[in-house]
Amino acid sequence: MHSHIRKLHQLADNSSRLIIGLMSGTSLDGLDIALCRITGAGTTSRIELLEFTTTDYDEIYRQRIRSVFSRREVDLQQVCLLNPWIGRLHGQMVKDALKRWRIPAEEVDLVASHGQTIFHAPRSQHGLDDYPNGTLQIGDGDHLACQAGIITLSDFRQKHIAAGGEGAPLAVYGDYLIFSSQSQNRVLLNMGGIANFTYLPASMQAGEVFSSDVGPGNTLMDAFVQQQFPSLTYDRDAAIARAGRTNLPLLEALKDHAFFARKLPKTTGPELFNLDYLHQAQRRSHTQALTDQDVMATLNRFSADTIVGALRQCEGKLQDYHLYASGGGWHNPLLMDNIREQLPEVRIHSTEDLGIHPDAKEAVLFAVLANECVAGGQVSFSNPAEGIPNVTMGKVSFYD
Ligand SMILES: Nc1ncnc2c1ncn2[C@@H]1O[C@H](COP(=O)(O)OP(=O)(O)OP(=O)(O)O)[C@@H](O)[C@H]1O
Ligand SMILES: CC(=O)N[C@H]1[C@@H]2OC[C@@H](O2)[C@@H](O)[C@@H]1O[C@H](C)C(=O)O
Repeated sequence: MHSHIRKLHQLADNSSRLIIGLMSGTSLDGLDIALCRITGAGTTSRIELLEFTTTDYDEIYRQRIRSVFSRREVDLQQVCLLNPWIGRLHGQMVKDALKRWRIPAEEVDLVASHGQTIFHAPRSQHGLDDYPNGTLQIGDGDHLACQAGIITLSDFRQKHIAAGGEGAPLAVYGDYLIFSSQSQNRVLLNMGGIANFTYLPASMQAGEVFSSDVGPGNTLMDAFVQQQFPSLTYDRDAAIARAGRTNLPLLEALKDHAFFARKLPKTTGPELFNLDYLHQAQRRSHTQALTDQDVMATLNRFSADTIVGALRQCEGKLQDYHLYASGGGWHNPLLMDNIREQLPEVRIHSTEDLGIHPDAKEAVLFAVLANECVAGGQVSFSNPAEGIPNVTMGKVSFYD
């Protein structure tokens, strides 16, 4: 038996594993790095978040990714070169974080890397019947493993598609294993660039669990701020949006898209929700001359309304639930106010109340998926009727 397989076998046999989960999301803000001790697997998983940091990306990273991000026509050489370049950069960021935490790389069993999504193409968006759903994350796991010196699992979304899903949201697997509660019905709402939620019934019945993207979280607000205020990457504390007023004709035009009428589950991305989407809505509503503040206030309200609208769309299936928010949108006070105002009957918390920092949740998810790939399988979780296939996910990269 090759020593690599023996090591993997040993990891799987251990009662717990030290796993670093990595998430680099559509906001291009930075690499989320979560060091987790995971004991057991499946529904007996116990997660302890030991360390968490977000290593901010510099302008070089953002410019290089933006040149190939959510674009139909790109420089294929640039994509070819970014794949190893991101893998090595993420590997170095892991090493730097471990150094700061004074943890030797040898003590870490696995890295679970999401990579960087550069294009997401569910059939509902590409419309080509003779093609499957598609999604592409770069930041190659072999390069990351060699740079970090740690066995790395990566490219999780492909197996989800291979098994009939759209490659997202994957949060549902981790949400079910970590956050299910027999005392509460729960909605786990993640507001990153794109907003998505998972419903977890107190019954713990997998057949009642469902999950979906619902529309833009921060992505449209970020894109507009970055265009109009080049020194900014986002509307910190909603200062710009708070200085404006929602424009109802623009809001209605933004909401007027087939995506919102589509049944759940569904997925999307900045391939749809981008500045062209905003400009088309402004043309249709003759609101091109609005102030930047009014546009930001309207985009903020658009994200809130589409999130609440998706929850209302599922009212028959959502019973008296607690909502636990995560992702950067939790830090946007106006977005949270706009949501709370429309959901007065819902108790709204952050995942901090469940022991997981709201910024760390997605990175922790990938650590859980890696743990399932290596040590899981005893208790399968799936709900094929809701586009949640029963699969293990992740490709394994050894470092030598
Ligand atoms: N203090 C704040 N005020 C307003 N918005 C904030 C604040 N802090 C973070 N955000 C928002 O959160 C975003 C980052 O969120 P997050 O890291 O969850 O996104 P992501 O993981 O890249 O997205 P996705 O989950 O779609 O891949 C920022 O770009 C910004 O829009
Ligand atoms: C293709 C892709 O990267 N999708 C992301 C994005 O960011 C939020 C939402 O859209 C979600 O569907 C997904 O990430 C989270 C981690 C998920 O898979 O659950």
